[in-house]
Amino acid sequence: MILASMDKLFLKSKTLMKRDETPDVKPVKGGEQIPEKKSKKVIALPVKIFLIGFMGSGKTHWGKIWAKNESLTFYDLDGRIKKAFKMSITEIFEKKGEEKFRELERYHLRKFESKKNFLLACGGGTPCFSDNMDWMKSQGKVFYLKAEPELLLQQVMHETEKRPVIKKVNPSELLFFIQKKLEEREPYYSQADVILNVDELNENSLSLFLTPTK
Ligand SMILES: Nc1ncnc2c1ncn2[C@@H]1O[C@H](COP(=O)(O)OP(=O)(O)O)[C@@H](O)[C@H]1O
Ligand SMILES: O=C(O)C1=C[C@@H](OP(=O)(O)O)[C@@H](O)[C@H](O)C1
Ligand SMILES: [Mg+2]
Repeated sequence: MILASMDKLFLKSKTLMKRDETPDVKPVKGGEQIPEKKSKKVIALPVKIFLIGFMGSGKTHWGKIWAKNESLTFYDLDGRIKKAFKMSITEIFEKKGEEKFRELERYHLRKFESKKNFLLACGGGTPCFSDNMDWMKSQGKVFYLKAEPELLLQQVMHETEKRPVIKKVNPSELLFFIQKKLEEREPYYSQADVILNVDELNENSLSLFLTPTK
């Protein structure tokens, strides 16, 4: 499997994918249309997929599903940091500070240079610090899961304990906080190679961008 004629595809994909819309580069081999129903895909070229987006956009949720579907190895950057540092993300923030967390995040992200054929669910802040975004784009393809603040609120409101950036925000001000933070981060997120609207995702959303080689 290779990323389907990436140059052309990613030019188009800067805009949001609409429901039922498929990329204008369809899976082709030697100019022939490949049947939609494929047998197990074989990865022929190194593929590095990075999922970015605001907290609660579903990077971890969809990342696991898509990696399984595409036979890619799934990683979660927060998970790697937790495991290596033997502390929860909240504990790292509280005991060592955000600056230390961003240092760890940058360090563990760079460890993916030597890996291939993976899908990495990043943290919400990953592309917004250091030169992480440029680095990810130099390594592979970056997919932004774009969501409205109202949906993000719904998906994080019961999980603020494990998200130190919003943990201490008064629930009545959380929507406003998300709106402002999202606005700040959008210039980074929007540099992604592909922007996907989370309202329109399903288990095949990533697969549309991949094509079998044989
Ligand atoms: N499409 C979805 N359907 C059901 N639950 C979802 C969906 N997307 C996200 N969630 C839930 O919303 C919460 C936040 O999603 P998560 O994947 O952890 O976001 P992120 O990793 O981007 O911060 C989790 O409880 C997750 O299970
Ligand atoms: O947005 C952020 O700055 C953060 C998002 C979190 O990841 P999720 O986006 O998976 O919640 C985690 O990396 C950390 O709490 C900081
Ligand atoms: Mg996550």
